[in-house]
Amino acid sequence: MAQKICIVGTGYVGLTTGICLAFLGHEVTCVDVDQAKISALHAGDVPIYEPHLRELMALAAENLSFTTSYADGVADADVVFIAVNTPTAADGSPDLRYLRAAAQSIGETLGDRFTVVVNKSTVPIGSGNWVGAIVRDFFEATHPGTPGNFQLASNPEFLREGTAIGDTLYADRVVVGSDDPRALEVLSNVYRPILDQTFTPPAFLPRPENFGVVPLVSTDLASAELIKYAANSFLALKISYINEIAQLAERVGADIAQVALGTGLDTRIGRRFLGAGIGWGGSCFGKDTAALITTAREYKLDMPIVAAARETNQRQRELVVEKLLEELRIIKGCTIGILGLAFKPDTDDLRDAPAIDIAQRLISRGARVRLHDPVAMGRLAREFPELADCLRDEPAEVVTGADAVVLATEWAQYRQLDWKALAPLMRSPILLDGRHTLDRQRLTAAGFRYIAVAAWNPPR
Ligand SMILES: NC(=O)C1=CN([C@@H]2O[C@H](COP(=O)(O)OP(=O)(O)OC[C@H]3O[C@@H](n4cnc5c(N)ncnc54)[C@H](O)[C@@H]3O)[C@@H](O)[C@H]2O)C=CC1
Ligand SMILES: O=C(O)[C@H]1O[C@H](OP(=O)(O)OP(=O)(O)OC[C@H]2O[C@@H](n3ccc(=O)[nH]c3=O)[C@H](O)[C@@H]2O)[C@H](O)[C@@H](O)[C@@H]1O
Repeated sequence: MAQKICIVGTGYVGLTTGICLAFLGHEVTCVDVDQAKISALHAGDVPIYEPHLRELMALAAENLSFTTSYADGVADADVVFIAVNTPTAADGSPDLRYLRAAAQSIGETLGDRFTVVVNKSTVPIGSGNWVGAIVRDFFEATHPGTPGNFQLASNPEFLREGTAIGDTLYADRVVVGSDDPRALEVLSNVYRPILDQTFTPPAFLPRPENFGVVPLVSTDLASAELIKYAANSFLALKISYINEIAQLAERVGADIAQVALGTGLDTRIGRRFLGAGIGWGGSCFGKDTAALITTAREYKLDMPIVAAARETNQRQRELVVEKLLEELRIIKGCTIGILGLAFKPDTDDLRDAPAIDIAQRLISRGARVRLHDPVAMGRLAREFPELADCLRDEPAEVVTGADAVVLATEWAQYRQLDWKALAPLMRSPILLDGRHTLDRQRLTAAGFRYIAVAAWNPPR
């Protein structure tokens, strides 16, 4: 049954969720404090780069509205999802100021019908109760004498940027947590079309073959909150583990791609997230592993495995500099190109992108750096103005006259480049593949000295 839904925060998670739920037939109002974003959405523009989101928004248009007014979205909603950003504060703990502000505004604008207020943002364990208390305080302050008619729930999000719609419509699972059975019932109804796969898939994103129903994990508030951190930290440590093995593979002359394949085909281990290279970036793995460690510390617990995964990830970035030093001897004065800036392909997100970190490390050593990305360059110029002069419109401009090129993000378009034509343009044709994504033989035949991070590299 269609429900009235309000989404607070229209970023990667809020916008994708809002559009998908509207596509499934719910009546969705998206609220954001950023007037520019709301104006863009009114004009039919999607303010982030996410494949197919604009097309799905057009399909869902009659069920979707966008506003900066909480009253318009919250007052008669059955469900209010909070999807605001929860970045890391200086001490490693999550910065909850946006969450607090959202909870206050929801409390002030809730109506009298039963509403489930849902944390979709990744929030520290215990935040559900904290948000509930804020909503209640502000509801009571603005509605004296009226008892609040709402319940709190947690509904952690597992989508990945770049594949956000598929991850939502064809999810591995849906997790909902609440200490109130009625709230759990409402949420399971919201997700019913996904759980039972009763919707007609959009033409541009067919249902994967043999895709069955989606399991629902219905649990208490604290368990749902911990599931999110446990999942992200496990994925992060899986990547760090293969990167650690890759270091050993390099020393013993083993091929890490084969090692990952032979290991991952064991279904208990699984092949995914065993891609060795310069390590993870993005807004969540770093933030969520830090938050897990901080929360555990509050309970006098150490998380040595998670802490080690973070250290390994930092080391992978420094390895790029070490590899270039091995090749070039002196980096100062060299020109180094970086292809790929977003933290992964198919997104324009630059949060904790390894490429930016690597560019800054190289610049601090005196290198001249040139940068290219298929979609994230406008964003880089806005968010890192100090690097704007390094941007080049075409990969060929990055490569021309360079002493080395680093492939930092495995965009498909880089695999399709005419590398044979690019090699002669370089001062020295060294290509450092940070993602193990190009074919060594093809690149060598094209005239490159092809090296990879943490992989066996032939001696010079
Ligand atoms: N980006 C991702 O792939 C995933 C993110 N998450 C979690 O979801 C949450 C949101 O992440 P993103 O969507 O990436 O963030 P984002 O930064 O892309 O979007 C957050 C949005 O919230 C808005 N906002 C901030 N304060 C507000 C307020 N008081 N009222 C209304 N709107 C407000 C901002 O203007 C922005 O549009 C975070 O907790 C994140 O950890 C979870 C899974 C995946
Ligand atoms: O909480 C979140 O924000 C999300 O974080 C990740 O999603 P995302 O960060 O969008 O992207 P991933 O595909 O997980 O990639 C993260 C980073 O790990 C790197 N990675 C990934 C896989 C791999 O094998 N090796 C590897 O280095 C990617 O290049 C990227 O920098 C999780 O995969 C999502 O389930 C989760 O919802």
